[in-house]
Amino acid sequence: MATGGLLHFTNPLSSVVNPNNTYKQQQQLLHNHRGSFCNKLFSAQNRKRRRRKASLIVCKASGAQQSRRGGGVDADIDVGQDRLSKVPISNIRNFCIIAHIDHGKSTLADKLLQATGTVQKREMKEQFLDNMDLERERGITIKLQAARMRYFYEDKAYCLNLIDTPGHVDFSYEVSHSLAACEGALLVVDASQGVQAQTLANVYLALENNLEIIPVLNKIDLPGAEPDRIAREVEEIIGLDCSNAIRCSAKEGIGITEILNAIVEKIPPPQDTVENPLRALIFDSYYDPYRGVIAYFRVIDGRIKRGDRVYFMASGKASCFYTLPLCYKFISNFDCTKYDYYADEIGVLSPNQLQADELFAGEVGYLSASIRSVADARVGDTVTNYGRKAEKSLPGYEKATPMVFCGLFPVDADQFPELRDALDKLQLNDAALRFEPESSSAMGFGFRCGFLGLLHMEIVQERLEREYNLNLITTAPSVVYRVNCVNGDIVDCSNPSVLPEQGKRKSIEEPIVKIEMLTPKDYIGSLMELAQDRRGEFKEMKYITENRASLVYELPLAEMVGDFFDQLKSRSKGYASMEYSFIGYRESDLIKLDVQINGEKVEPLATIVHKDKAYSIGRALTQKLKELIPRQMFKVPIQACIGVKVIASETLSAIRKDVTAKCYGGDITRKKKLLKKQAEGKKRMKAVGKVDVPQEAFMAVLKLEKEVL
Ligand SMILES: Nc1nc2c(ncn2[C@@H]2O[C@H](COP(=O)(O)OP(=O)(O)OP(=O)(O)O)[C@@H](O)[C@H]2O)c(=O)[nH]1
Repeated sequence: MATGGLLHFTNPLSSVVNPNNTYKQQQQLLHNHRGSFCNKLFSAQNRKRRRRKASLIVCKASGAQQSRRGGGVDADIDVGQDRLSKVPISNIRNFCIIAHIDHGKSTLADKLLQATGTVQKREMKEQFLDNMDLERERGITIKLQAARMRYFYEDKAYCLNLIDTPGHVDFSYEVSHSLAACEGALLVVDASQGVQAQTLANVYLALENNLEIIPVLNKIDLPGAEPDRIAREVEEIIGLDCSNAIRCSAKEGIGITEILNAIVEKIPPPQDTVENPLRALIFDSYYDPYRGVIAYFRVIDGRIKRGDRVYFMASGKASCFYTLPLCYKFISNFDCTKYDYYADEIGVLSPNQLQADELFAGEVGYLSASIRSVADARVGDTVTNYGRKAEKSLPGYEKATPMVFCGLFPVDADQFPELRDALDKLQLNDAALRFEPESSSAMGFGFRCGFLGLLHMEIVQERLEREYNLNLITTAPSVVYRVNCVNGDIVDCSNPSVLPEQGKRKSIEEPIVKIEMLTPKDYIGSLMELAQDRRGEFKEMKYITENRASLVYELPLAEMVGDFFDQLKSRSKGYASMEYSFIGYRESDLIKLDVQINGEKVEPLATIVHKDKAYSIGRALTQKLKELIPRQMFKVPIQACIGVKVIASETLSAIRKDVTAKCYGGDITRKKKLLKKQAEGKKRMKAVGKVDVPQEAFMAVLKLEKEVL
């Protein structure tokens, strides 16, 4: 275009500078052409300026977003995009890595990124895809992560979309999300540990999703590695052909090329449905304070272009902030379902976000559409084109059911709105999190939150504190009890403090889980003892190999919340693993145990316990609280009660703590400093009447298990 414009513009000029013209003729010609000459010069300059400005905006936008995601890809973005978008659908492979916790998924993902040159050596760090501080500190994957890689196989370029998944049982819903976006899975098994509970659970999930499974035996560099035996074990237990299982060491970089080749050879390419109406499955999303909701999706059918008008089928919602005046939103009875979003930005994850103009069926990418309401773009939703809607949405995901509930209260009551906002945003990134407002006289306003397990609960609390700068008090976790009332009502109760009174309830049912423990035969005895102590009902025991057994028990979920997992690990020296699933409710002899501090009932400390254990738990709880609550300037009785009957009691003796006592005279700033230090120490406490109760006291009931049993 630019060249065309210039040619047009040089023709008249060449006639002006014709050497055969006299000076006067040239002046006249110049004068005649000045108008058009200047206009053309001006418009050409303008065009150039506009182009420069536009490319500057694109660079700025991509630069900003890369720095936010911690990336460093620069000028070759467009070149890279061009190359990638030219890959035919038959050369695309979508796969995820599944394994038991710590079998080496993230380490393998790192090596794949490195081997394909997706991440340069200087940018490489351990657990590259785990970009949350929390994931790095704990060495676990919490969120699934996606990355697009380019790989040359037999002189052809392939586009490999990798999704790394978490291994812990609490985050298995993340695994199910990734599986639906893939055609294949790398099943990583530690060659020294063999098949574990989550290996089995994840394989079943992958088979349900009809994925091609490639077995990979990792950690062959370890002295205790027995890849041949483990290959036989995988064949026996899972029934997967392991004759060609890849032996690898993600740490040492052995077997990485074989894995990449196997991905290309064995995993089928996505189906070519580019001509169908757009259907893209959202498998993850998060809230960006600058750009609104960012959704990660896999295009199942059709294509999506930047600027397309898109429609979220499940939310049945869309909005056009650009084309309709904002005031429309506030007109009563306005039909929100007419709204739609514009895809301002689409792109691929490489693993940083890289803008693209168009994505086709089979590709994995992200979408930003200035979506402000987190409820409008939920994980599991289907994105379609507003102008050419798909008839049916994709199956989506089963809703995750929270198993464990606890109260989250801001230490500073003013932070309540911030906490609500933070939970809202976090829920977008964490589909299993549930919350509803709760208030109590001791704690003020807060939220009752539901989690999939204790690790999930800990992670959410830490993320709220770190990412949203909140200071929180967490109450002891509880499960959801089902209370059959005398008047025939059935009440679901996740908060012991609101359990209907003794006279009003007929019976209490508690959730039961079926738990399967895989253990070397040496630890069968101690694990059976553990399950029996926790009111477990023995169901089945079978040897899955010569040395390993599977133990199946049915046990109350409440007994598993707490240190069951830690006990399982310590009693089996870390060799046993477990997997559980909810099977239903069962009536049980349960009562509510209240705690009184200084004569005042502390609702958040109330728990529901089995009648047989009430006395021992009451005694241990009061002793624990005595250790945890700092001494006050007066005597503090701590009592455990059933109804009005006190079953255990301890007394905290008085102390007069004058931190400035040692300061005789001297500078006032010194005294102030001491008082300030003391005040800081009190921050994490909640005043119950006159007594300050520290955070640890609310979790005391969790720490009792060993002493009570
Ligand atoms: N010796 C040896 N260690 C390995 C190998 N691969 C991984 N590891 C180590 O195993 C530990 C766990 O590795 P990760 O990659 O974090 O495991 P993961 O499966 O991603 O863990 P989660 O995401 O928490 O489920 C780390 O300490 C790794 O350094 C290997 O091939 N050889």
